[in-house]
Amino acid sequence: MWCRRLSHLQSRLQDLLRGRVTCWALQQPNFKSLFPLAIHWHHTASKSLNCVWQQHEDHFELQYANTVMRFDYVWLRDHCRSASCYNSKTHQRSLDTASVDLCIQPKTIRLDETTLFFTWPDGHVTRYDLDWLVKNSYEGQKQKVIQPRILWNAEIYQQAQVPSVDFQSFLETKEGLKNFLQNFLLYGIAFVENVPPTQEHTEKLAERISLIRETIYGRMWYFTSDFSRGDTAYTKLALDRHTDTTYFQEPCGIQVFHCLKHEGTGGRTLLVDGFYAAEQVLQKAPEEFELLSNVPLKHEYIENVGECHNHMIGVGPVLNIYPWNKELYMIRYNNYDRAVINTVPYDVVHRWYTAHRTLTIELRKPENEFWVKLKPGRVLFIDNWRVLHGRESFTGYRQLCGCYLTRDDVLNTARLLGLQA
Ligand SMILES: C[N+](C)(C)CCCC[C@H](N)C(=O)O
Ligand SMILES: O=C(O)CCC(=O)C(=O)O
Ligand SMILES: [Fe+2]
Repeated sequence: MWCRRLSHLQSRLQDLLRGRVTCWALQQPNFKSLFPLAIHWHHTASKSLNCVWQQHEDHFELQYANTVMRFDYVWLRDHCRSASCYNSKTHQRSLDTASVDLCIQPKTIRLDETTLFFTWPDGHVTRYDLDWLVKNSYEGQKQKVIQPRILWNAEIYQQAQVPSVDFQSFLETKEGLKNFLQNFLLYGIAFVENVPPTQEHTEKLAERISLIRETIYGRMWYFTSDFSRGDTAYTKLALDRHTDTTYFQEPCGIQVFHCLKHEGTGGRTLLVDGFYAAEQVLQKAPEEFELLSNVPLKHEYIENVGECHNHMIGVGPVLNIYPWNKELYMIRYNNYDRAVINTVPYDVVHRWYTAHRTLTIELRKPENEFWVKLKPGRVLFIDNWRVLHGRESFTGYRQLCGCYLTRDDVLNTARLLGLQA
């Protein structure tokens, strides 16, 4: 009995998710369904505006600016920008969404110039500017990317001749900072030159664009190959391309590296655009791209060295995409730190390994590798959600300092400077 009821509820839920049932009340036979609304298109008085709209029983349809848009009535009520529903000083909603009848329909709809007026059953009036609707509709959003980027391999990046920004202009001018951030957003890496080779100056740089993300490695970190921590980063060994902190639920957004000293050989830094490689996978094997974006895995950091005891676990797929436009926003790739896979059945796991191989082959193509020797005075910022880094083995004494930044705060700075982020 209990089970039957549950499965009934489940199938109702599925119906609802598929949009088969508009609302529960409409399930009952009623006069509305016997005499459906006469559907006709409303055209605007002025032909040049090129706007037509239709009031359907369960949604509002609008054609404007070459876009066909469909709006749910609860959505239209919920986004009302009237003074009683929305606080325009704080940009916060005052309306209690839970108080909106889920079967709400407007009593009347009227277009005046470029403003649509919805009058609701209780008399409340909501007004929408047509351009606001285009900008904020699902259909309008779907055509746009959240983050414009230039995907690169070594040749594309070198041909682009992306200029580095000078320490002084980065710290003291708005243009310097803006140029730096624009390049960083487009390419996922950027350099600042002529930085005094100290931890304090590196910290100053970081604080110019973001809050520093303190982690188990500290706020600003400073490391050599002394194995003071239980991770191969603290050795002289080569490190294959990877992203850092894959074992956090939210991997660190940005990594800052400043090599303060190196007396020895080797130790070059490797950079690979993970989004360029993922794009190749999407072109060549879309089903593998999809698998890499659907199968969640764990990454893990277990440390028991000296006084340091840590056990971190982060869960998520290798490729993270926005579901509405399939835009890639984060790659989690670290074969050293990938944990035991126990969340995937054997047949899927085999397909996952195949897809992972395809991605790895792309990531390892020599033409995708950009090698650079970090030197005192030249600070490198890496988008750790996009660009993989690695290093060549080295000899001698090498000191690296840097920090992680919170992604939200870097993007915040970029948006305040007028950049799309
Ligand atoms: C950068 N710093 C030396 C502080 C930490 C290095 C962390 C290394 C770790 N395997 C990871 O990939 O996350
Ligand atoms: O030593 C290096 O150049 C980088 C090591 C590394 O991958 C890291 O610290 O995250
Ligand atoms: Fe790393």
